[in-house]
Amino acid sequence: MEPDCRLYLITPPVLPPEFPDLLAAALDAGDVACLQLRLKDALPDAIKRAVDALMPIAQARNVAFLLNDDAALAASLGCDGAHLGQGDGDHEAARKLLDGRTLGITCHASRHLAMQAGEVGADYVAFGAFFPTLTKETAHSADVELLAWWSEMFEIPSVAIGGITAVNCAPLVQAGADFLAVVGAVWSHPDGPAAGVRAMNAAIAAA
Ligand SMILES: Cc1ncc(COP(=O)(O)OP(=O)(O)O)c(N)n1
Ligand SMILES: Cc1nc(C(=O)O)sc1CCOP(=O)(O)O
Ligand SMILES: [Mg+2]
Repeated sequence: MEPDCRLYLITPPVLPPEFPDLLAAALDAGDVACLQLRLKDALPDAIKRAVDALMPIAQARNVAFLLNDDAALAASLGCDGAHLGQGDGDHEAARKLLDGRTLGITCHASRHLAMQAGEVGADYVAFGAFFPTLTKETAHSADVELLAWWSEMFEIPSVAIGGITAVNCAPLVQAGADFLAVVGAVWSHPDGPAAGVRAMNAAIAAA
């Protein structure tokens, strides 16, 4: 049986040459619901090469493969979906482009943005940042009450993001987050990404 809350993995900002092997080991280490390819500032050609290399690794393990920022590219490359921020184009147009695929939308710490995302037909809403993060400069700070309110009021799954680790994630799980999205907790784990996935899975299960 799948747990109520699952791990949502996002790629590190820069992919080392051995990344396909690291990814396979991480995904083989435990439960990962989806992988988001997040290569900020990479050109479409480089993104296409990364999709070609990494999507089969994820999909062979039943892990959904989402592309960050670009719904049209996600659809044209055959990705399982896309994650869009508030500045990543027209969400209604993206919903049409991603017909039958997953659309996730960043809602920061805003109930209003989340309800708008729901009206557009988002498959999940993402809230953050819950904790300080070294991965990205963040301008918004979310709290567990927001997650609890959302899960009480709406059926659309929520994703929590921002500085989440095995040590601090329990309140987010208890508040009803459906997914925990992480970069550093897995890719910067001192014992390697596979240990990072195991630690996150164990922390979610124990919450
Ligand atoms: C699951 C998830 N949640 C939030 C984000 C952030 O998206 P965005 O606000 O568009 O910022 P960038 O990721 O584009 O820097 C995300 N990528 N994934
Ligand atoms: C990509 C991203 N978006 C955020 C937001 O708050 O919207 S925080 C973030 C970085 C997440 O990386 P880590 O798990 O290493 O903190
Ligand atoms: Mg974005």
